[in-house]
Amino acid sequence: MPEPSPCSQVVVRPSGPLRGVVRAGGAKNSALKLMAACLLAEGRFVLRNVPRITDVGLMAEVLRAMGAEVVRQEPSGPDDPGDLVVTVPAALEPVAPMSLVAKMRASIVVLGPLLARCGWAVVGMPGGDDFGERPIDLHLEGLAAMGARFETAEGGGVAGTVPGRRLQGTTIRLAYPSHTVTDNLLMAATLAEGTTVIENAAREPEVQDLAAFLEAMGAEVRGAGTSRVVVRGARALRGASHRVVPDRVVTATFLAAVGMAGGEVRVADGRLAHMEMLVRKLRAMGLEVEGDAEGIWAAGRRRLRSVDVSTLPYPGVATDYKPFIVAMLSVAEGVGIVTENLFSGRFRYVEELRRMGADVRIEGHHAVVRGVPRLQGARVRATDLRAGAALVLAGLVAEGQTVVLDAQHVDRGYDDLVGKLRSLGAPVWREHPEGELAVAEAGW
Ligand SMILES: CC(=O)N[C@H]1[C@@H](OP(=O)(O)OP(=O)(O)OC[C@H]2O[C@@H](n3ccc(=O)[nH]c3=O)[C@H](O)[C@@H]2O)O[C@H](CO)[C@@H](O)[C@@H]1O
Ligand SMILES: C=C(OP(=O)(O)O)C(=O)O
Repeated sequence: MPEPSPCSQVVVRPSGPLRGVVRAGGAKNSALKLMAACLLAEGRFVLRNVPRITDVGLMAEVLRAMGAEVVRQEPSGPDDPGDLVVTVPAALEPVAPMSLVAKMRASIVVLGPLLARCGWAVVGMPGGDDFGERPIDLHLEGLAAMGARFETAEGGGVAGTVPGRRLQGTTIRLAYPSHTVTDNLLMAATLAEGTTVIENAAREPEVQDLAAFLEAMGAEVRGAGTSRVVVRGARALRGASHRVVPDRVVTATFLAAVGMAGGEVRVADGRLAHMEMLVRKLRAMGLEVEGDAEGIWAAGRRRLRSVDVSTLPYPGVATDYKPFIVAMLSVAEGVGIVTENLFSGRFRYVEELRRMGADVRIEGHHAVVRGVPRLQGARVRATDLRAGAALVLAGLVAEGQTVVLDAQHVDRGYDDLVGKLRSLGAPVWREHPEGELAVAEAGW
């Protein structure tokens, strides 16, 4: 797999109103878990609508390192990224290489499936976006309650074993409804002996998507999408096919873009039911948003009004939307307060927005944003995935030229963000000063 260019950048000029139809594509935060779920069974898996993003490329490498084959099929048309076909052998090497795992938070979700299938596993400490401490204690506690034992692995990370080889179903009450902890335990429970009950489970749509895939593999899961998930363990599962749920964070990115630049845009695969709290806030800001069975339509006809927003676990306003919310508020009328309740350090991009003339003050886990009529173009740095996307949006409403450096972060979670924004009329393009291609553009 080619490495993404370390110094790729996005150049943005002031945009007129955006117009057109765009697709969000499949959700990163589901696709990565579905890929990990393939490890639960020997067989052939076909995953549709898997976005071409670097995290998918990394997860493919993780699976390959364990002995699986991962192949991207030719796309059948412009809206099809090409099926991802994963072939998992009878015998796996349940060791996730530290070098790969360190690059991606979601890699921790291989731990549950590996322990359940192989009875042991070694997984490095997961990396991901740098916005504060992201411990894995709840993953380990939950799997330990099912019988796994852990010690520190050579070179860091965790080595887990299951005495007696098979995890045991039990009732686990999560101290916090963590998304990936719920994913990990849900997957582990499908092969455990007896019934597992996960209380205070995460309710994200991607958890439901994972449960649907596991059911297609032969698992018995009830209550996914509620706070109480019940799984009856099976002796073995089988290969299956599944279409990944559309990405609500990518959808939100386009809604924020139309909120800031104005215009009228349809996100053809957007699901309003998956982002109701955010849409309520967007409407309160003055954006017109309507959803139907096929997608989400939004129109921005006037300058946005400020609102206060707090991030919360689903169905609350997701922390992943927050950089777009801060970017919108930075050009809205009035003062808005954004409170971060999940990741205390998720404000690093604010410094970059300030370089563009945004008036944002951080007080503890609150950002106080006083809207200005227009930002100023500047050279800014993407500190993480959503921060990078938010800076691109800010560039649409900035005087002069904005250059977003370290744009490779954006490729972790966006399949051609720049091309999609350009298709809506935004003057935005990608530059690779060293002439290298980013992985997303190279076909992942
Ligand atoms: C790959 C993936 O799906 N990533 C998403 C997932 O991350 P992720 O699942 O890592 O986020 P969590 O829901 O686990 O984290 C939420 C909170 O729980 C804490 N915590 C988590 C695990 C643990 O073992 N101990 C612990 O204390 C975290 O530090 C944080 O304060 O949900 C986040 C919150 O919606 C999103 O921002 C990420 O995009
Ligand atoms: C924070 C995110 O991802 P991850 O958990 O993979 O770091 C995100 O998708 O915004």
